[in-house]
Amino acid sequence: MADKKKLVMIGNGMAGVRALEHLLKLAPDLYEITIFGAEPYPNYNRIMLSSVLAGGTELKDIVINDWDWYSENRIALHVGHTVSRIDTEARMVYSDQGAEAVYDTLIMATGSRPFMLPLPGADKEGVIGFRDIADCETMFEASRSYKNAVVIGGGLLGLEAARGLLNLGMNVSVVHISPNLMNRQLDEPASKMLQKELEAQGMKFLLRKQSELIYGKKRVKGLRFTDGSEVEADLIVMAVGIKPNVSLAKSAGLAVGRGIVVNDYMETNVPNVYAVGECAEHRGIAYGLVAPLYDQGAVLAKRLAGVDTAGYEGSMTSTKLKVSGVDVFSAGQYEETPGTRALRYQDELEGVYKKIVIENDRLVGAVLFGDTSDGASLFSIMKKGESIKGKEKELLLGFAPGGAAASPASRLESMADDEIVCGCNGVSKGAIKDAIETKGCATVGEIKACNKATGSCGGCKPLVEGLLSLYAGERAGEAVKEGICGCTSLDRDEIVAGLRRLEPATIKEAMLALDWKQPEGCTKCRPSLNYYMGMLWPERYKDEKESRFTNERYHANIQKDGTYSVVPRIYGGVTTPSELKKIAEVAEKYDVPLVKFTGGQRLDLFGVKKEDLPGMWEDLDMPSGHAYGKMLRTVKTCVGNTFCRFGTQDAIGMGIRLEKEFERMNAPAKVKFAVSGCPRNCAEATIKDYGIVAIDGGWELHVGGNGGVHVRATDLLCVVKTEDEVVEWGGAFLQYYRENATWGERTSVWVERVGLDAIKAALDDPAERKALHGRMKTALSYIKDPWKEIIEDKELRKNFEALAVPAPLN
Ligand SMILES: Cc1cc2nc3c(=O)[nH]c(=O)nc-3n(C[C@H](O)[C@H](O)[C@H](O)COP(=O)(O)OP(=O)(O)OC[C@H]3O[C@@H](n4cnc5c(N)ncnc54)[C@H](O)[C@@H]3O)c2cc1C
Ligand SMILES: NC(=O)c1ccc[n+]([C@@H]2O[C@H](COP(=O)([O-])OP(=O)(O)OC[C@H]3O[C@@H](n4cnc5c(N)ncnc54)[C@H](O)[C@@H]3O)[C@@H](O)[C@H]2O)c1
Ligand code: SF4
Ligand code: FES
Repeated sequence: MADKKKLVMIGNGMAGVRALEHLLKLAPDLYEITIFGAEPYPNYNRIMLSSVLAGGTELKDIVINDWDWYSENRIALHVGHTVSRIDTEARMVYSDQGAEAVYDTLIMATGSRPFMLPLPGADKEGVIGFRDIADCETMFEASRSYKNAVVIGGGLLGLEAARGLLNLGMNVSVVHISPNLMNRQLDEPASKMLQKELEAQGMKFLLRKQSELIYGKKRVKGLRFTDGSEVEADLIVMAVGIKPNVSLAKSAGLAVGRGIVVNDYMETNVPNVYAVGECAEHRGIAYGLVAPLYDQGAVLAKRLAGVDTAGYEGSMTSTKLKVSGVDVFSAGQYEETPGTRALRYQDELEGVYKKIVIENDRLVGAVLFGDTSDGASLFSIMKKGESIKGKEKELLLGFAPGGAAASPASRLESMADDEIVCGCNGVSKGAIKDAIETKGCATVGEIKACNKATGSCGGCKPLVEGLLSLYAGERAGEAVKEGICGCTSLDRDEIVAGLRRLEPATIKEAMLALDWKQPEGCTKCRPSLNYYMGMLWPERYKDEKESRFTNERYHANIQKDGTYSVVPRIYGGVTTPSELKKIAEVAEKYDVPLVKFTGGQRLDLFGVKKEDLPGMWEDLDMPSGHAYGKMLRTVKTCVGNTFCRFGTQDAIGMGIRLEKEFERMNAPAKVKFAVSGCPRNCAEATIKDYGIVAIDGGWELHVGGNGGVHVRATDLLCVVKTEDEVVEWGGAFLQYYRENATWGERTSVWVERVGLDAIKAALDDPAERKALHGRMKTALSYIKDPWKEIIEDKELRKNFEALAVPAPLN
């Protein structure tokens, strides 16, 4: 440990962390690694932000390396820390949060930021770029309160943002400076076809428009153009290109052009300082796509591991538009210039357009619209730079619908092994074939776990699925079926059925019995198995703490600065003066910097050190509020008929009873309840997992609501008369959910998936309902309050002495 070299990386983004992944494979013990990342998250897939915005993916699903990965690789991670100074003489870096680190080797991996047009009014509320999770969250929030969105820039990013905003229900206008959308990737015919398609989807375009100023008071109201016209806007997203983050490098004396200038080994002009990713400028180019950045990372890793390598020589790039529902591909030179010739194919009926550009008998560019299945092959031919003399038409038409090589299977079969299938990750057809035939991969997920193909933009998934069908042989039928993760081809129901049949005692045994491909499992399957086994055998299964996420292991929510937040349970949101005094005293004793009311009517004590947690819980002498786990969180109540003149029932009493009944309940995902004392519904019960609304002479029971990113109103399950029935139906509904939902699936998603009718049918029979509620009671009887357990157990308390590891993204 003592003689390890100190490697510091500034930037926790896609390019830098990919380089470290390579390095850790080549030389796992050579460096003691420290990473500073300005964003408060682990390394995530920025590319997928477009899918998150469009609603196809959850934020938690785009994490590439979760917090456990950093601790498993003994990487010291400072998230939420922006490095503000580098002293290259003393080899020190300093963060804005007061952290510092000494280095032998420094990697600059600071990426880019959006270029913001310096328009008057650009500092108004509601004017943003589209680069990170925070921008996504701003867009989600804006879509809840406002209607009109304007995206400036009709390039890849602008169109992907516009599609997402349309999906969020906003009116979307795209302002573009040129007459043609994606003018840096498409020629005019393709661009016009794209425009027509997106207009049909509801997008409006303002082309040839030069923005002049943004007006409005505090918040943006609209955008004015130099021709005097205007467009109304409650939200403006600027997507007019990116600027590498170089100011830190510049102030440290590194040579900087558009990016940080590097040679073929990613070395800057300062010894032992390297740059990789969008912040780097190599042979005059700063790239803005991951494929070249990953190539750079591979070279850098070899250099740092002391492995012989050829230098990085620059990359040819190709792009695909995502999430728009339109297939668009572009590579290389997309317009003819003197000395080039072009071949075109256009089918307006099918909406297909193809063009290849040829120079000196070599393919130098391609544009595909409507059918991009030949993109990988054409790009591969372009990269090889071989002569295509005599094969030009075959290249264009042979792959066209109805052409000679039109069958997808024969096309895939005829692909050379060294052709790249996954451009983002540089994975060839041969590597995928090898993963299927030699390593036994049978699903897309397994291939991703094996060589990362499909792991970035996902654009190559159809090709990978095609290769699976072609080479998985007897397994072909099940080949395209996705397992719950890359470690298994089994889905949720098959796993639960297998567990019931084989009855393994531990997760390890379960993986062995169910033929897991990766013996250690991953951060998706381990917690799933832990949940399913706990659900099946509450009386004998021993919960495996190491298979839970950090928050659930420490029974508190980790914050971006590494401290924790503590939420004691306050039943039904009702407290007493003495309880409040106690909380205040504890907050003072432990120097809690922030005490906040939560949205669920409780008090949250922020900024608590990990080592203070057990002491604090002891002093509070209150049960855990489970604000951190896949468990029952809060039961929000209105004042009900106790004080409110509209109240028809005792909402507070009902809420407290439910909370006492179901607290500590483990579930596939977090669960929230609310009880309103009349249909005015002040407790917002109709956006909860289990929402109860009092009516004259009874209660309406609502299920499957959600107030988060994907807001969903509840479905009415039934109407009952008594409090006992509210408890029994609730217990039965939740137990049915526990027994049937996939781990990680909220009730809102589950109810939609299985349908309310199926749930009603399962709960309708009184005997079955009682049995379900009975199984719930049995499960609850085995779970203790976790804070109490830790306070009373010296061994468990010891876990709180170690260094804190931050929590996963959720
Ligand atoms: C919405 C969207 C969709 C995209 N889609 C695609 C696509 O489909 N295909 C494709 O190839 N590319 C796509 N890209 C581009 C791709 O995401 C980037 O090329 C890639 O993320 C760049 O990686 P990087 O590591 O260089 O930079 P980043 O991923 O930006 O990482 C840099 C990190 O460094 C941090 N940082 C900066 N300065 C400091 C400092 N001083 N101290 C500490 N931390 C610092 C930043 O906060 C950031 O987290 C897309 C980008 C966006 C925004
Ligand atoms: N699918 C993908 O591969 C994908 C998706 C999103 C982002 N990205 C990458 O992210 C980066 C940023 O994307 P981007 O689209 O912002 O950059 P870009 O440079 O590709 O496109 C910007 C567009 O904005 C237009 N523009 C410039 N000034 C303007 C103005 N004043 N008014 C209106 N339009 C103006 C330009 O003509 C250009 O078409 C790029 O590196 C891109 O490759 C890639
Ligand atoms: S929901 Fe009805 S009972 Fe409850 S506070 Fe509102 S008005 Fe009063
Ligand atoms: S091409 Fe982007 S993940 Fe494969």
